[in-house]
Amino acid sequence: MDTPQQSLSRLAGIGPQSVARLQKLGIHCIQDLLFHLPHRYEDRTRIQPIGALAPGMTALIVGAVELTDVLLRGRRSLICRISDQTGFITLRFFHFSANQQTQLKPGALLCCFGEIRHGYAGLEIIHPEYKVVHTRDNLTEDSLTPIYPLTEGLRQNTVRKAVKQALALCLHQLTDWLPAAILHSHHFPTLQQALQTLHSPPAHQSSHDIQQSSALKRLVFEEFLAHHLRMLQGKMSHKRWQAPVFEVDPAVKARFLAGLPFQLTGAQQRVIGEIETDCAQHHPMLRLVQGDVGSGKTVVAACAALSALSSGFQVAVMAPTELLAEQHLRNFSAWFAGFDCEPVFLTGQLKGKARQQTLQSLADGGARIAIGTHALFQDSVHFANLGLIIIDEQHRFGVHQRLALREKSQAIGLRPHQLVMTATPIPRTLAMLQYSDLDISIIDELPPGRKPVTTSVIPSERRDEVIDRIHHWVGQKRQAYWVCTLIEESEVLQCEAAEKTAEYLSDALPEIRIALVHGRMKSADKDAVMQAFKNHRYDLLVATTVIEVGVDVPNAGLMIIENPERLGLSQLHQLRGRVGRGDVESYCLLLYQSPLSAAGKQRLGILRESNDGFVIAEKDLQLRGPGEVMGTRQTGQMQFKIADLNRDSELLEQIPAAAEIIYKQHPEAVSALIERWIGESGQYAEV
Ligand SMILES: Nc1ncnc2c1ncn2[C@@H]1O[C@H](COP(=O)(O)OP(=O)(O)OP(=O)(O)O)[C@@H](O)[C@H]1O
Repeated sequence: MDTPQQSLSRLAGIGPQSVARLQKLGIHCIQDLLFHLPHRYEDRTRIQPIGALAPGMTALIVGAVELTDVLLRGRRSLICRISDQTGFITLRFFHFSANQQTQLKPGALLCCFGEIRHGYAGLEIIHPEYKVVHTRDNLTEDSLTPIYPLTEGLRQNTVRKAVKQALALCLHQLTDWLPAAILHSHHFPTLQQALQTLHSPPAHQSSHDIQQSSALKRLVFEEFLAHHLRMLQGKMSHKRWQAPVFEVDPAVKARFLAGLPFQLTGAQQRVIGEIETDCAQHHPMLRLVQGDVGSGKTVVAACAALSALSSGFQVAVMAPTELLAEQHLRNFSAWFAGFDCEPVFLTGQLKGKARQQTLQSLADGGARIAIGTHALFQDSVHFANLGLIIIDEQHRFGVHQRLALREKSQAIGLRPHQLVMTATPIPRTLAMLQYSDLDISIIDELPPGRKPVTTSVIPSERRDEVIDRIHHWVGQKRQAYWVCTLIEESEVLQCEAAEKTAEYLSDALPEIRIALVHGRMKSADKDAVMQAFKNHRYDLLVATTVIEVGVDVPNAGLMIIENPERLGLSQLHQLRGRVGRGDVESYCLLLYQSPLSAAGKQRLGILRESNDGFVIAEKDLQLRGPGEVMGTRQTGQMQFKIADLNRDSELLEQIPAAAEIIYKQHPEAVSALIERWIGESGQYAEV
């Protein structure tokens, strides 16, 4: 009996060459072919009257040749005018043979298919598909003609014929893993109906209708579901590991909190509670803390670290940049000063003996807290008893880096708890797809006394006014940032731009102490400049986007961002989050390059209107679409076979509930769906 898993060579017309070409498209068996959906359709189900044609239409027409001629003026071409009772149209061929010229003789009846466009003398079709016919009968198809994605050497007709056979042989054998209740509540067709419809849609439907059809939505739903289930499966398998159990000593915690220069907000306390509850279990925590810029994530991380430390385990804190790692080092060193656990610092810059000593102290357990960059997960780093991993700014690390660090506590046979912190609020719908392997906590409250940053959108012609404003501001003993952005990812160009701007500003503001920081400076120099700025030895810091994260100078309350139109809204919000960290008024001036498009104005307007990162992220999502927003994240980028985030994101809302039903009531469907849509190994390593 034929099965969906059977080789493609079973199909008539599919020889070894076609098999190899189909494999390039990821099609290895008959089932794969059934899930290889057309990316568009052509309507050859009816013959259009020539008089009803309009530019942009793709149409099947039948007409008699009136005249054929070779034009020598302009680009040499063969033209052929055909007509029916309703009108005429020109067919134009730039490549043609003598044979073609004779074939298209006046009086011949042609059946043509192609895209209609405006030509020199009315409507025309360039290089139509055509054949000479004798009658107008039997020229149409019963259903829309599918156009499949191809690879070099593979022909539409080969795929069409193969799919037709596959449908006949194996469609009825595919298992529909969506339970009837889900099909019913979403008004979805069965898997068989959906695939049949998409491979040969009924006549009189447009490609647009099919994009919106319940047949396609059903399959997209299934694909989203498979990805969600894959992440849930990862989470469940992670939870099966044993983890160290933390016990928080109330006296130690009270002493720690008393040493802080502020009181925790309600949201901070709640999130710390959630973390402590997780870490008191025998199974590893996997939690994402989302907090808006300046919401105080660092101290939440420090409290988590305290639970690990007071339970006798080591902590690793990993940041995406040295600047941010250094800032964490300063904070942790200050907060843990009386706790006998001086953090060690590990970045790629640390070399030689100092590095050896650091590695040794982590391996023998002498060092209790390690703070650093991705250097922390290099093979040479071993921990004596790592109990907690804190990763800041999740989206900059790949999932794999996250996993590598986790392996580092194999020595004690336990899996460490993981806390991931991000300042980039992720819209709920996207979080569902991207982070369903993590539990999520949200710090939705800013420390008291924070005033919203007043944001203005200013054209660069008014640069002089902005410079006056800096002059006045610095006169009040306050500090400011000037951020240079460039669209190119090139750090060299960014640094050059920042250097030029710093020179220009030094000329314009000779009385002001200006410092420069950019990504190509040595880390020690960068650190020295930042530290000096923090100590108010400079008034104005000219910087590239390196200051996006990690900079915390409450006295700096004015930020100018040059060419803000080149950055995403979330990135701008991050940058702006460097000001407004104290309790005095602060300002952000978005100095754009004119002319700015209406869409650009609208985007920057959102920042002027809102200071809430979650609102901004949602608006960004609405404006740019989920495809773009997800595309900019480096982690968990998913390759969908048929889903299109921009078209289908409204389905995402319903995925978690469906996933839960399947997980609980139809566990056998979980792996089957994952295998069908993601492949056996899945896209993600085991989480
Ligand atoms: N409860 C609080 N009350 C007052 N100040 C606080 C509180 N919590 C944190 N802070 C201070 O707020 C500032 C911002 O905190 P932190 O740097 O942890 O923010 P963050 O959430 O990491 O923000 P970002 O992502 O923008 O770096 C710091 O100066 C910190 O000391």
